Amino acid sequence: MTEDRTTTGSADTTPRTDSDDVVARVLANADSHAAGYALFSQRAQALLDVTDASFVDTDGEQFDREDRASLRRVGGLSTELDDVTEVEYRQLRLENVVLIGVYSGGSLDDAENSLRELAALAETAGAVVLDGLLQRRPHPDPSTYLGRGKAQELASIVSHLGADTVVADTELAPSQRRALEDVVKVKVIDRTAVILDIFSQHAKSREGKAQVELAQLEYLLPRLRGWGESMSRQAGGQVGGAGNGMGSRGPGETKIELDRRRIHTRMARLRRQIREMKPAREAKRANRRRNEVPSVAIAGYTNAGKSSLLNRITRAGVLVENALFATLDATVRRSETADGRPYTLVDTVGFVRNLPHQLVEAFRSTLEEVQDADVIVHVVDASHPDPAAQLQTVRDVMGEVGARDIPELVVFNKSDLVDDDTRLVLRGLEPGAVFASARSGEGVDEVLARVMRLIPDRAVRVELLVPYERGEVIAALHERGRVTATAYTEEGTRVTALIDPTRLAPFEPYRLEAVGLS
Ligand SMILES: Nc1nc2c(ncn2[C@@H]2O[C@H](COP(=O)(O)OP(=O)(O)OP(=O)(O)O)[C@@H](O)[C@H]2O)c(=O)[nH]1
Ligand SMILES: [Mg+2]
Repeated sequence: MTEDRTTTGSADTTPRTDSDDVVARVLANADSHAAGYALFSQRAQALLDVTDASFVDTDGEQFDREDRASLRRVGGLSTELDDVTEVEYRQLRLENVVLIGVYSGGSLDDAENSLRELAALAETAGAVVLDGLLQRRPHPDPSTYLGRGKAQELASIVSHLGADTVVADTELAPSQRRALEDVVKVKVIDRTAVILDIFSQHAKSREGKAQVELAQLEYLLPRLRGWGESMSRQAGGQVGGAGNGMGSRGPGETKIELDRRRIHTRMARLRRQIREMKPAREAKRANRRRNEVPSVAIAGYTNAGKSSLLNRITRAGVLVENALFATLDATVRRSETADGRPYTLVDTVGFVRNLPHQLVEAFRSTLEEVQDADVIVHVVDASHPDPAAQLQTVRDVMGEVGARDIPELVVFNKSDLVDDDTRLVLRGLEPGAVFASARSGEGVDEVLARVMRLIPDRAVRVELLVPYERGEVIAALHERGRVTATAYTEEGTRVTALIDPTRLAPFEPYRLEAVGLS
């Protein structure tokens, strides 16, 4: 596969570069591997580094306050920051993280679920979650996100656990991030940065990579202000002052302006590339439509088990990972219904709540597969604490991309993990749903049967006259269509059959004229 990427001198994947130029590194990395920077070191490595077995099985339960003590762990490598103003995109080994969130009245459950999801996201990105803290307050503190006192408390927890990163459950203002870093003395990032990082690690197609890099740059752009301020302070320059050369390019130009221009240039190029990729993708889709092979899209919340279910169905060996966003680009497989009609199965990117707005476009480009589908298999993790919210999140987005009217089959996956009471609740939530388990195989046959019924039957009725010496044609017809009547005449066998138009070609020579295609 040829990729028209410009490889730069620093196009290797070593996590540290000599350059302190953040923007250069982001742009260089974007050219070298998946896309953009990586906040976390490799996932596998992160998991191997876990020495205490109790951390391997992080399932969110560790957030219960009373359990917090049992999670204490002496981390080896607390990263001391000497310059906290410039850490956002420095590639640190971010393996030990503490999560923080703020919730207002009455929504503790929701806040906890959100923090669990953030934990899963952080792990997907390659981090080990050491602790999670929630503070109840009407609004995040405008200056330090958590209130001053809690921020101090956080600082001592961070140093006690040896954490090297704090992840906030909402998007932080650049100034909040800096202020909080000043208090806790380690790197602070937000949910958006984590999701961007995962997307960049997983994007596979050229378009996916380009979309993700564009999103990263969009995220980075307003956050340059921080560096810009310190830069201009360093340079002694004052905006609007009589100092060194407002409006003069070159020596008087602040670094921030230069960075901004480079980012804008890069973004323009990416947008152009994405525009150019669109026709190819549309041609591919049009082709599928022309072939009239119905398509079934497997959609649903991230980690619901979409890829696992697809594997069960096709044994296709699609990447399955216990990580959010294991699948970032649509994967298409061919399959066939029990009555012999071909269709395509499309695996899709998982949905997630509070998707960073920069990523909505990247995400939607993968959802085009869903918009084209004839049937949507909506997979829900039956063992998730809040399946109703998952259902809603997915349906909201489906509605936005115009997929609301496509026939939908809800599948409660991971049924091997739920008890009868939960089943009752879920059944009440979604009476038409199928319970299935990609792991045990329960319900998979029913999913297939229901899908078959939902796939539009495009078969046409044909009548053939086949000479007796061409018995193999009759045999092929039985295999590829449904034979509804057979009669033996002097000229040969007369057969009536229902068959998908895409499979008709070999039989054309035997077709009787004037057979109505109803
Ligand atoms: N117990 C159980 N685990 C399952 C089942 N199906 C999937 N899993 C597990 O759930 C995790 C996620 O499965 P995936 O198939 O990658 O989920 P996905 O929906 O494709 O996730 P993304 O592509 O990341 O959005 C994996 O660890 C699977 O082994 C199931 O039926 N039962
Ligand atoms: Mg998947």
